[in-house]
Amino acid sequence: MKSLLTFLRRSPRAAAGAALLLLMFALALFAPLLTPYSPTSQDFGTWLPPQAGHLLGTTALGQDIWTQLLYGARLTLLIGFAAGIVATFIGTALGLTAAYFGGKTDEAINVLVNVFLVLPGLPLLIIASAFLRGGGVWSIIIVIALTGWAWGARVLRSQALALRGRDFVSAAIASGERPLRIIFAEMLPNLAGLIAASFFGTALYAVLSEAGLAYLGMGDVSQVTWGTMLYWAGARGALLQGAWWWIAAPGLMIALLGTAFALINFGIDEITNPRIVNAGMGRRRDRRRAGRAKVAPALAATSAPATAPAAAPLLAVSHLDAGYLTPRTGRAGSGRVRAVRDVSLDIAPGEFVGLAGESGCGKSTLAFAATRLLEAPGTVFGGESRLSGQDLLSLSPEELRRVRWRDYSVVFQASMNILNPVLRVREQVYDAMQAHGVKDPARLEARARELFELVGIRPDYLAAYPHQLSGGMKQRVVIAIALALEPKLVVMDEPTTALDVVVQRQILQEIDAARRRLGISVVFITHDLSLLVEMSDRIAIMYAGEIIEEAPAADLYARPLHPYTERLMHAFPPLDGPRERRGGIPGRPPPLSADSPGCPFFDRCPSRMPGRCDTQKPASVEIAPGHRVACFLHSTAVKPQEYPDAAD
Ligand SMILES: Nc1ncnc2c1ncn2[C@@H]1O[C@H](COP(=O)(O)OP(=O)(O)OP(=O)(O)O)[C@@H](O)[C@H]1O
Repeated sequence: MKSLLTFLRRSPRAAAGAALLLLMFALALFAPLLTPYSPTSQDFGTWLPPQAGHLLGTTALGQDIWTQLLYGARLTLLIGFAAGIVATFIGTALGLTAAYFGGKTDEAINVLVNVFLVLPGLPLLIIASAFLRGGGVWSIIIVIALTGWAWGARVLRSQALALRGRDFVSAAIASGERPLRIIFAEMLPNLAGLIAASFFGTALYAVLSEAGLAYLGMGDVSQVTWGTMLYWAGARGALLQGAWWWIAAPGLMIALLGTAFALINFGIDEITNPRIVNAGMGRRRDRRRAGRAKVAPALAATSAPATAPAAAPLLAVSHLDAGYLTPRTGRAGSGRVRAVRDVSLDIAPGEFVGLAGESGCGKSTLAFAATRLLEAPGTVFGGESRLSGQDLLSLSPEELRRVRWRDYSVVFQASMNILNPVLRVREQVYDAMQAHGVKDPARLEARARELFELVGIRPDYLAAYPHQLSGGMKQRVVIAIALALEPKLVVMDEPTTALDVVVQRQILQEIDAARRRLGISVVFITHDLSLLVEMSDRIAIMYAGEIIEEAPAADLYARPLHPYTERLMHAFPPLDGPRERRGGIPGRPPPLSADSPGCPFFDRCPSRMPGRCDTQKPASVEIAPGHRVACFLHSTAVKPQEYPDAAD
């Protein structure tokens, strides 16, 4: 209520519309105080012009027009609001259902909407009201609502379709929220402006339709509404008699009601736009940001493993094959992009594992496939991904909903977009917990505050909207949400790439601190190998869809074995020592839509052995404890050919 008043203060047009509407409600409500007469009493002189005692004159039957106007407001407003509510409810429910479920549901609803849109409104109204004649005011309300919902459904559907594709809705689905909750708690608040506009539009349509029907004699003319007042004025030839006041009074009231609805509609954009609230918070945020930049800490010196790899892995990815099904592109195209090729990787409880490699080598596809988040055209071609022994790839959607967020969570590139722009951050932190059964408000609040402290945000920012936070803060909020249920594993795919280096390092240190405190495992994906060397217990290097080297971080840094790792390491500045010029890696990775019989790095390798490296694939072999590499420079082991059916 308080915020509604604040919004109205900020939108003069909405305020004017609301004032006009309130005035009409007051006239309707206090009618007995504003007139001593009854709207149906015929005790006065006929055709009296406005005068003392009869402010707006009298009708041909000797009724007081001012009294009829006051009492008529009651039914007119009831019809407008009730029909508006019913039609908006039908339109919103159908529009959102069509957009959320898509497919056949969408098609069926769309056909229904189109049928109602092409049917001419007035004849439909007349026919429907003829059928329901004698049913009183409620039959008029139902007729108007049933003929007026389709426009709202069409507009809401198209807007909801756009929302359906937004990251925060995908994230809500991935986090296991139920469809009804996603529709009502995530999507609906974003459509509030549109729904309100649709409501006021339909309410106006209802008032005008009622007036039109009544004027044509199709309404319940025994009742007093502004519409039936027009009907009687027309039927008794008020204009011919020069009794303009009889027509003008209800006509003007209908016009004023329309103006009120239109003004409110104009103001709704301002009312529902969260950017106008709490501008002060943004300023506080800027000051805090500036302060933080000044105290940017030095590089984290603590990269000692938190936990030694245990015997039973928490996550065991084995022989995972995944990629994308694309349209066949002639002779060269196989129709399959094999972005992840026979990848096996174990993550121990509490371990921080870094995954590095050039852009396009399949890191994200591996993260999505292993966590069962790969969406079409992405497909898992084969293999397993077991979390605590349970194969994520064979879980039913319901089983998956239960484990996601509780057993593992995921933070992806630019995942700050998963924050719903019109919900306060607090509600969004609560959401993941509520979807998994935490209901106690005190517990939710205590946990949300604790999480904010954990990721380095002042808990009072829980009351902020996403746009009031900087990019770094939003990313911290997403990380806090990912940690909310203390999952055993958090997969982070370049969660800090969009941020400046100072904020990146701060966030990473906080992730690491949270991991140590909570004992969770982290898989961290980035291009930045130097960052990984600092933070990780173990690092896996990916190239052309394969893990070509894997080792404890310090070992990999001190003794990279694969020529690609060596080059990749050389592409980043060293952690200490004099400044020197760094070179890139000449050449490009091979296309992932084709399979080569040899080492994928052959074309770019400075140490290649033609006749061997290009005809056979090196197998991944453990050269030192925990240090595996797939390169003929270190082992002669050959990997068996694994894609004999590349053409399907
Ligand atoms: N929707 C898609 N359809 C076809 N190919 C795709 C699709 N998405 C990704 N790919 C291909 O899959 C390969 C691996 O992409 P992926 O995003 O997993 O790599 P990445 O190492 O995570 O890259 P980056 O670091 O840039 O995010 C790339 O060659 C890419 O072209």
